[in-house]
Amino acid sequence: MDDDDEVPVLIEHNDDPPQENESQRVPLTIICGFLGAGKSTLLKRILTEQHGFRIAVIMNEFGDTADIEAKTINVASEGEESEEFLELANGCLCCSIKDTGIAAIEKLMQRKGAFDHILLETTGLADPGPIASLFWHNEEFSTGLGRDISLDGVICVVDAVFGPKQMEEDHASDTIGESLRQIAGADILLLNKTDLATPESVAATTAILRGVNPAAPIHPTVRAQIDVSRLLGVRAYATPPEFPPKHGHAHEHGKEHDHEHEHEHATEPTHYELRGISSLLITVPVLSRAMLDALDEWVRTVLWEQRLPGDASDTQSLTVLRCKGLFVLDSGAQYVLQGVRNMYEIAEAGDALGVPDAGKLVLIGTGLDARVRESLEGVWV
Ligand SMILES: Nc1nc2c(ncn2[C@@H]2O[C@H](COP(=O)(O)OP(=O)(O)OP(=O)(O)O)[C@@H](O)[C@H]2O)c(=O)[nH]1
Repeated sequence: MDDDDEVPVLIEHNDDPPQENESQRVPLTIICGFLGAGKSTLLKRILTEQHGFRIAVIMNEFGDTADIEAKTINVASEGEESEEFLELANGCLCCSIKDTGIAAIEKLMQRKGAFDHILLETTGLADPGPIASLFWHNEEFSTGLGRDISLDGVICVVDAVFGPKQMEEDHASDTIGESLRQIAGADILLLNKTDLATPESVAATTAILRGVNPAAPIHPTVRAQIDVSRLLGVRAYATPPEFPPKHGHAHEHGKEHDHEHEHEHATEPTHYELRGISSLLITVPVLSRAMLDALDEWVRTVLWEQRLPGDASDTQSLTVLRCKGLFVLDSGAQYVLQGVRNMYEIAEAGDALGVPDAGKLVLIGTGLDARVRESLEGVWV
């Protein structure tokens, strides 16, 4: 697969408030994660606990492990077709699929009204980027699934014990490994199995995750125990991103501790590079309308042409997998940037979040070095 060959999709600026049908769309959350990190454990929780949400859970690539998973989750009975939907006691729906998931989602949508949220599990080593961009503003789907579904967010479950090693092994390849792509493409990171790792190692892994993806909150968990409302309904592609994100703290003895107010500003890196993947976190001053337009052009050139504006020679290794930003204009208006691969949009924020005195921009991809920062800062100096 070569995403670089994809034809960029133009997204018109939309300064209008969300359309009526936007709120009628069913939110979809993609869940990905490292092998054995605890995705099934999380799904089992969601399918069995009383949380008050009516969630349709679609398990991808159920085939090989159908029996084991079915027993674990205790939802599929003898002779159940793999594409049947099962209604569970807690109000959730469960569905398993073997293929890409689109057919199952179409089938699921025939039951629209029976659920409020869709959770789509991807295989252990799947890169969430392509599927996320499929559900995010895809023109082809505007008359199909895209009309009924909106992307709520991407959750990545990371193994606190083997995660660092899995990321290390990605080092072997020249390109970015799948585990780092998953972290890069996530809107929420669950650092699971923290009971099996030392506090020092949890802190070290957290620092790596924060470096690779400075925009995603990180929730340490034991057996994927977390309040479902932290994971669903986050509207990661529709609301202004929070900088720094609100991180959670580990759960102890089954109790939930809420210390989300404890941001760790001091340790927030502004540039990070790990085995081919890099991130930039940039403070953006209050902008004039002309500067915002120039910033838009800068983002377009980088995302679509993979080069810095004014630098025709630069073709090597500049890619953006994910970007998020919040910009403040001198008029007081706030604009939100959201981007997945070469798709992006800059739209006026529906509900301004307080009055931030500056904006922020996070870029995650490859080749994001000091030159990129300098070029970007040139937009507003
Ligand atoms: N000690 C401990 N074990 C856990 C935790 N979370 C999951 N496990 C166990 O780890 C094993 C793997 O968990 P799964 O939920 O199956 O992981 P997965 O990500 O679905 O695995 P794959 O689908 O194979 O990639 C299971 O035996 C779980 O019971 C945790 O926080 N602590």
